[in-house]
Amino acid sequence: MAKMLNGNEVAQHASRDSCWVIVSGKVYDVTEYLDKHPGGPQILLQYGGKDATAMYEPIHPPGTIERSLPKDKHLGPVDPATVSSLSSPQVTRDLDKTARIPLAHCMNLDDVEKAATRIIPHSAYVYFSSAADSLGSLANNRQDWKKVTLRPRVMRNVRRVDMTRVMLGTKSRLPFFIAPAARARLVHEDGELCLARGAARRGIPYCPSTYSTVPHDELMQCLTAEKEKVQFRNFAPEDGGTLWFQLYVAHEKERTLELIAMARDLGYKALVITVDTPVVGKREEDERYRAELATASGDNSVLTEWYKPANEDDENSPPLRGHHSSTLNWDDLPWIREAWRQGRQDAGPIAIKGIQTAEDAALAVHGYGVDAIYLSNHGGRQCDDAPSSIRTLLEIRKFYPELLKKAEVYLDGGVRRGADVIKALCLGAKGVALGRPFMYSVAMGDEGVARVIQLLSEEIETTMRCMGVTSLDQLNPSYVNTKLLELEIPDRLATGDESEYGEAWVKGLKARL
Ligand code: HEM
Ligand SMILES: Cc1cc2nc3c(=O)[nH]c(=O)nc-3n(C[C@H](O)[C@H](O)[C@H](O)COP(=O)(O)O)c2cc1C
Repeated sequence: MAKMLNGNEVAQHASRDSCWVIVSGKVYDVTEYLDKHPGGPQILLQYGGKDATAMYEPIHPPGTIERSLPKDKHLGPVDPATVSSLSSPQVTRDLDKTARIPLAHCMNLDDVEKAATRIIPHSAYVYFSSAADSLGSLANNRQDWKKVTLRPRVMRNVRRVDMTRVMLGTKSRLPFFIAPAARARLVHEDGELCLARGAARRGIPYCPSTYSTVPHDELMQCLTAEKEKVQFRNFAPEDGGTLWFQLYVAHEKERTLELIAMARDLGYKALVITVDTPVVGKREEDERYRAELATASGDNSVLTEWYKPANEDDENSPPLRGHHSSTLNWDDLPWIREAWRQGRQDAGPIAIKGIQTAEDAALAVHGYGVDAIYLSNHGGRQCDDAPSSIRTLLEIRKFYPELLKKAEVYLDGGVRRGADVIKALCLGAKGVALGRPFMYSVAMGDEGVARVIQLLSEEIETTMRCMGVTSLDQLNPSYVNTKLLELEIPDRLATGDESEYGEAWVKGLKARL
């Protein structure tokens, strides 16, 4: 058994030459890991010689240390009596924390966000709210919903409405699901469990992130246990609350295969592959916050040391901000699909998340036969000035309308109102997803999550009645006016080679399929 270390000894190792950290009562030597750490070396140096548990736990998925640090860097337990509770550097900026807002006073999803920002730690607010560069795509996400208007029909009997939808093979009570977003434990100790319970109780899908801070097996156990307590009319036991697995393709193929096998064996019903993150976007609020933390602890290396690639001479070393695979390309799809299906006919569907153009939608569906495409710019967190997903959907309708019959289309980004959901469905989306509203709702635990689902559900129901429809299948493009946004859609696809993705190209592909 490893010998018990003394906190005073650990405290000596707080420099680049030797850096140890304490996590959950155990000491780790991270000296050689400093430049490989996706969160950067500075944060590790700030916690060098100290207990980093409170900072570490809500950020890292379980098993991160076990997977990433060689065994000989696990130095052993530390005597808790010898570890002083050193305060970690704090940075706070003036959020409006004047008064708490009770959940019962939240009448829409923006209210829930406002209520959450009054109670969550600043670090969580920064992580949830941040977006890339000039916040261009973040702005597009909200503005473009308003450029599409509804065309309500009147004088119809709308006493009863049906909001159910089959999405990726499972019947859902509502036409939306919980988008993947990591680190829910930043705001609630149950973290992602609140979302799994909400999905089970309200009968909708939840797609946890690869980086869920609650292990994926616990999420599945939680969902299964909760589902046993609810029964929805006209729903089979396998319908209602469902888990899909969001996959970030890792640098190492082995790790990706391991994740896929885990999700399949645990009974996750669909594989959602995120493809818009060859690098993590330049999220300036995140980076500013980390710089402020560093400066607060006397580390001024931000101007000289930060964001250097780990090893410029090694071509296998990840590029700047390269947390996930930066080599992922269309030719990887077959092995990913094979790993998911394992030769089984009944394996769940595969969706590609992060499609932002009509060309890539066509490639995914016509070229690679994916079951579903998920239009998303990652909540504006990746490429600055990327299109909103409703714009990409209009582009698809214009250039490749047949895609909508061949594959299921989902989208997310700035969806905050029932009317937004209805607009997307009118234009052919099968369902929509929400990221931030659910993350903020977790700050208020199970009740917060239930409130978001309830508010959105009520808005969809009311909008349907006002529109004169009683079932989602009745929605079609005649219920929306898209003229304003259409004006901004290109007349033709300028791909360099005009024929490359044009009709002839699709026809050629179709002939070969
Ligand atoms: C001891 C071994 C550690 C390992 C193996 C490790 C590993 C990782 C990994 C794999 C990520 C990427 C996860 C993601 O993108 O969601 C990450 C991110 C991060 N880590 Fe660690 N970590 C360690 C210790 C720590 C400690 C002690 C702290 C702070 C006290 C820390 C702070 C962070 C932060 C702030 C990020 C987020 C970076 C971002 O948002 O871009 N890590 N770490
Ligand atoms: C805090 C946060 C964490 C996220 N983490 C992930 C993730 O782990 N995997 C992923 O595919 N997308 C992730 N996303 C993107 C969401 O899945 C989704 O595309 C986006 O939040 C939708 O925009 P919205 O927040 O305006 O609803 C994250 C988004 C946020 C805000």
